[in-house]
Amino acid sequence: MADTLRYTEHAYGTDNFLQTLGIWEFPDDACSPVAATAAADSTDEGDKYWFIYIHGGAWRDPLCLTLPTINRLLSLDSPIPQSRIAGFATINYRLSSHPDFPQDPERVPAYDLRHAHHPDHIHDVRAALAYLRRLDVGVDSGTYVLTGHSCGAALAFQVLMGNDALRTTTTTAATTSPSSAPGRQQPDDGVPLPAAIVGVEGLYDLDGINERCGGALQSISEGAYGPDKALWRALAPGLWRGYREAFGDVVRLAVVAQSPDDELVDMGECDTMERALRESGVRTLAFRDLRGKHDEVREDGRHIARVLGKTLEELDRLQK
Ligand SMILES: N[C@@H](CC(=O)c1ccccc1NC=O)C(=O)O
Repeated sequence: MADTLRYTEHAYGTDNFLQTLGIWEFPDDACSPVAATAAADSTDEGDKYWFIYIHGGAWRDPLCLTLPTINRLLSLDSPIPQSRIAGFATINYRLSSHPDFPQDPERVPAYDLRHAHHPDHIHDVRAALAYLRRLDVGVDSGTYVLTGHSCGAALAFQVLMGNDALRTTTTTAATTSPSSAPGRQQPDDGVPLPAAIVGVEGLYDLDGINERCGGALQSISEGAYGPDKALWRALAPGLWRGYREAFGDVVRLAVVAQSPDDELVDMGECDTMERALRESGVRTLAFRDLRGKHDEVREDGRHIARVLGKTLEELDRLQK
């Protein structure tokens, strides 16, 4: 499974221990069992894609890293032939503080602290994607599928939002980041855009879900974005409508997937995001038939693997 691939870990930043990413590549060695299976599969035609994952955990949970989906995609009954997989990468990013894992900022060095605030999380995701491109392993615009779980799904769609997701206030124009050229939606930071983007159990409108859930997401949202609800809304991928322009000629498909059994994120989030995508006029798939609770979906991985299989099928259909 994943341990049959060549795994390397990379620091894409130097400010914090969480600015790392992991890469799983297929070994070149033709004698290895994985390489042999990939060769046997090579009659399956079509482009290879990288599968890049952004974990969830409410921007703060240090225990939400995951492997199960990778193992599902490498298993014999995988919905995706190995010949279509270029590799896998997972992105870590600076986390906000968590009440269950307190740290004393007086005593813990900044490098080891989890005390990030927006825009640190999305900044790190962008830095990681730009780093992956520079590594020259084949991650480039249109060569990968970007998947996120929970707040990772929000971060994935925020990559498409470009400068609008980097803003820290609602009082200034969105395109004020130093690296942005006037009028450009994407900052000039070398971030490759995905061929498809897949949000699983995503948090797409914090104000909306927080209202529906009687304030249950108040402290999580404030921990990540601060107290200004106007800013929560400005950063919400589910309230944005610029996906058509953001897709350009590169991004071809957006997918949202949700389990009705999720006890933390309701179906309303999936509805909100699907509406944003459809009203923006981009090709959209929605799956509301995942099974399992919020964390079970990622711990099991089978439904995420299935949705990724459907994503690839749709990409293939669009290419014909
Ligand atoms: N285990 C998390 C909770 C969590 O991840 C979460 C809770 C409600 C809605 C979404 C969540 N995760 C999204 O990334 C925590 O307590 O920080």
